[in-house]
Amino acid sequence: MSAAKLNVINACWSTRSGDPILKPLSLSLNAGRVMGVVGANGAGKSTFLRLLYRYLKPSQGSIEIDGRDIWSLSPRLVAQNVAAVLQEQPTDFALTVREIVELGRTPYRSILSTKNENDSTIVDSALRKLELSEFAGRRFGTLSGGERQRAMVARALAQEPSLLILDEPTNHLDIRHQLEIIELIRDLDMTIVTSLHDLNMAAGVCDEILLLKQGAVLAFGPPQTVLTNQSVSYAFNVSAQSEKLMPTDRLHFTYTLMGRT
Ligand SMILES: Nc1ncnc2c1ncn2[C@@H]1O[C@H](COP(=O)(O)OP(=O)(O)OP(=O)(O)O)[C@@H](O)[C@H]1O
Repeated sequence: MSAAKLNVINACWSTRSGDPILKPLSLSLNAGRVMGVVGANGAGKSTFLRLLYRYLKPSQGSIEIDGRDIWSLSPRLVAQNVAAVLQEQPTDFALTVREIVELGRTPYRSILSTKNENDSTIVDSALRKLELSEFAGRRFGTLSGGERQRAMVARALAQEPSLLILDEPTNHLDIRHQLEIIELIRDLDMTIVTSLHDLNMAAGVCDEILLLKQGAVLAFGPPQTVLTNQSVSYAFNVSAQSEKLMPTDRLHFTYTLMGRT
């Protein structure tokens, strides 16, 4: 497993009826970097992520992983390189947590082969990282929302991708598990693209931020450059105030509705 370089080249997406949902967008993310995608509801975050994990094909432009257009690769090769943890959970409620995590190994198996020792080691390690070992035998449907979320992250890790896409990964998680997921994200040897609603968390965990508004890029770059009072106020239609927290100099935003104090 190694991290991949991501190139988005003039990619855009429109509905069949021609509504432009995501306007042409270009960016480069170096291997191993963590990019946060932020913006108000409906700004185009999920649409952008869907282009990256090849659920949607760009109407124009392309997405490259290590210089290869993802639409030129076989689905199996894409699945060996890109894993996504989405907000919609699968409906395989009858599977055990271990079976769910084992699904992450599917792209590495041929039709006739069964799981091997290496698969088991990787699955065990993913379960341990997400503190799910004791849940391994439990049916997925009996888990809490946060436990399910962690199981889906474990499945993505078992897939050993070079690009990991996370849609609101801390949704459903309590404070400690939020911190654990964030720490895990920072430690993984993968390139990571994650949508986040919490700008303070995004500023703390991400190397780069993509700020979207109405399907267009407002800014892309390091958090300190992208997340200004002005850009955040404009993107979210609020009055945003930031301060730098000591001793780390981390950005911390507070918000009020426009015209109110
Ligand atoms: N297939 C589609 N057909 C029509 N409109 C769509 C389609 N997919 C997305 N949209 C619209 O495009 C806009 C962007 O949607 P998207 O889900 O990417 O936003 P988002 O930033 O992820 O929002 P949220 O924060 O609410 O999850 C929304 O207005 C949505 O209704």
